[in-house]
Amino acid sequence: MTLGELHDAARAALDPVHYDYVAGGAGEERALAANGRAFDRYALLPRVLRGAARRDTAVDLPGARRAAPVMVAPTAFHRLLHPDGERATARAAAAEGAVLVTGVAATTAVPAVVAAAREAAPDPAVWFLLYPHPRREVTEALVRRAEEAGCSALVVTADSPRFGRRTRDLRNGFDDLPPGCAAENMRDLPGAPPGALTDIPMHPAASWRDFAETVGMTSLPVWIKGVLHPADARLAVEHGAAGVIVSNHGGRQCDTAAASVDCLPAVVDAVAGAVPVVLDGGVRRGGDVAVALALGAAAVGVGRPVLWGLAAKGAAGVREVLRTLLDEYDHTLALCGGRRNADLSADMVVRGDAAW
Ligand SMILES: Cc1cc2nc3c(=O)[nH]c(=O)nc-3n(C[C@H](O)[C@H](O)[C@H](O)COP(=O)(O)O)c2cc1C
Ligand SMILES: O=C(O)C(=O)c1ccccc1
Repeated sequence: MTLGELHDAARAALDPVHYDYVAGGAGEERALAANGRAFDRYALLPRVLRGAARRDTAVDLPGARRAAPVMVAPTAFHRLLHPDGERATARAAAAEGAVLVTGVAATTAVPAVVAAAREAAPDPAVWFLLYPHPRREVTEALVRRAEEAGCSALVVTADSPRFGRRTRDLRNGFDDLPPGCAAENMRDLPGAPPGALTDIPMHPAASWRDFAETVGMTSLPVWIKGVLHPADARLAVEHGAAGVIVSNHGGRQCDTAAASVDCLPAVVDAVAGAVPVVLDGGVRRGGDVAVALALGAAAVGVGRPVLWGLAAKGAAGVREVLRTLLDEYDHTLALCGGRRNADLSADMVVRGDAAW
């Protein structure tokens, strides 16, 4: 199935309220729409007569060796979408060599997620996402849970001092998770028991000091997610980030935020090679992966397409999504005369009006 067909199958399979939770964004869904439109405005200038019969598209990142250039972005509540939940996503990602970012909003505890990934590959990369928490001891407990489970990196989401205003969820009155579906990694920690959308506490006063404190708690690499401004990318490097994820959270936080791919070149310039940069938001085809890598991303993350694959067909659907994007990307790289990702460069990308 194409990604579009998997999306249709997921829509048909899901409770419309849960479909809206995944599909929707904040406010008028401007930032969500901007992500897709932005990719529609970029086009490639392929280089000719310089290709190779075989291409190597693997990437080395802090927390992942020889990974696929497409990773599974952190998304909440996989058991809302399929009974196999995060175990299915983990098996599929590991089988495709893709990093899986699990975390505080997972409906499967992190040891079981890592175990599922290890069923599919000997040395899978599972990263753990957390939000800055108002209580240091909760952050510390989450960091230990991730370390003990065998995660190879942490990701701190920095774009959510408050939960976004999700218009569809407010209209649908979607707040409580169904029975059997809870934020398992938050169990037995101080605060509300897990079970509702908003049970993952956000920290409106979180600062760079808090970020640096988390970096100091662990020897794992710590990525920062949700950076759009180049000045913040520089601050992230100064405060010990191992990598920067350029993201507007799939249009689910600040609805007037710019499209993430439009922010990528300035962030790449700002970090000046000090740490790798990953892009997420609106990646829907192999050509989008190629544009992001040409503009300086080391890899991309995908959110919703993975969830559509999961809802439609469980682990097999997630594999199909990742395989499709990776095959399309490899094909595009071949057509651009590339043998490795670094053969794509910013001079091979043009941006115009939506005329392509
Ligand atoms: C249903 C859903 C849940 C998400 N949950 C989280 C989360 O808990 N933490 C986080 O940092 N990002 C979360 N995201 C954002 C994704 O990590 C990613 O930034 C975004 O989905 C990328 O855009 P895309 O869906 O267009 O690929 C979520 C996205 C979706 C669609
Ligand atoms: O839905 C989201 O985008 C999200 O980031 C989130 C955060 C915490 C709990 C659930 C979802």
